[in-house]
Amino acid sequence: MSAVMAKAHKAAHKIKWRCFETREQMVDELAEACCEALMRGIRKRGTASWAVSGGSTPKPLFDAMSQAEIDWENIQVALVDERWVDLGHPRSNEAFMRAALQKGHAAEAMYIGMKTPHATPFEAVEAVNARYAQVKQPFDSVLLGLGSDGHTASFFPDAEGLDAALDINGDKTCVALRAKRSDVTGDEVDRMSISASAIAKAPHVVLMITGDEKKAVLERALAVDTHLPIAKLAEHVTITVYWAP
Ligand SMILES: O=C(O)[C@H](O)[C@@H](O)[C@H](O)[C@H](O)COP(=O)(O)O
Repeated sequence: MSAVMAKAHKAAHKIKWRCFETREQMVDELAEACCEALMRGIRKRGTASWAVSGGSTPKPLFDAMSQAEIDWENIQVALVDERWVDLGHPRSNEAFMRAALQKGHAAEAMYIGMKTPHATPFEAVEAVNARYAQVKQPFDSVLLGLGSDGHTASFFPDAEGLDAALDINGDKTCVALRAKRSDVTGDEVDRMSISASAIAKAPHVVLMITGDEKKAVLERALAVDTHLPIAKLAEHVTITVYWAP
C-alpha cells in the first residue's frame, strides 16, 4: 500500500487504541477513565449518565466500578442496548447490568433499563424514548462492546432498522432493530439500542475488548470489512479502544 493510501485509510475512522499487557491493567485504567468522565459531568451539570453494554467482557470493569468512591447518587446508569426479553430471562442485559454493577458503592446509582411490556421493540420505541428523555443527554460516557460479527450496541450487520440506527443525523436517542438470526444473536433477534447519533454526542466513548479474535475482527473491519457496523460507527465517532489479551 502506498503512503498516500495508508493515510487515506487511517483518516477513514476515528479509533484510538490503548493496548495493555494484562486485563487487570486495562480494567484499572478504564475504570479510572470512566470515573473521570462521570465526575466531569457532575462537576459541570450536577449529574452524570453512563450508558453500558452487556456481554461477558464488561464484568470485571463493573466489579471495579462498583467499588469506586464517586458520587453514585448523582449518576444514572442506562443500557446501550437490550435483547427484547424480560428481566427474568437469562439473556437480559438489564439483569446482567444490575447483577454485576448494582452493588457496593454503585448500588446508590439510578438504573434505567429498556424493556417494556410491548410485544416488539418497534412498538415500544416511543415509550423507551420517553423513558430515556429522563436520562441526562448527551451521555457523559458510553461503554461499547464488540461481537465477532462486527456488531456493536445492537447494530447487527444487515439488521432491519440498521440504516436509521446508524444515521448520524438521526433525532432519536433509542431505535428498534431486528437482527438476522445468527450464532451471535441466538434467538433474541429483536433489539432496542441507543442510536449512533446519541453515541456521537457523548464526550467519552470507549470500546472494551479482550483477546486476539476480537482485535482481529476490529482491525479487519477498519481496514477491509468497512461495511460492518463497528466500522460505520467509527467513521463518525471518536472511539477509544481498550484492549488486553
Ligand atoms: O446484547 C448483546 O447481544 C450483547 O450485549 C452483545 O452486544 C455483546 O456486547 C457483544 O456480543 C460482546 O459480547 P462478549 O463481551 O460476551 O464477547
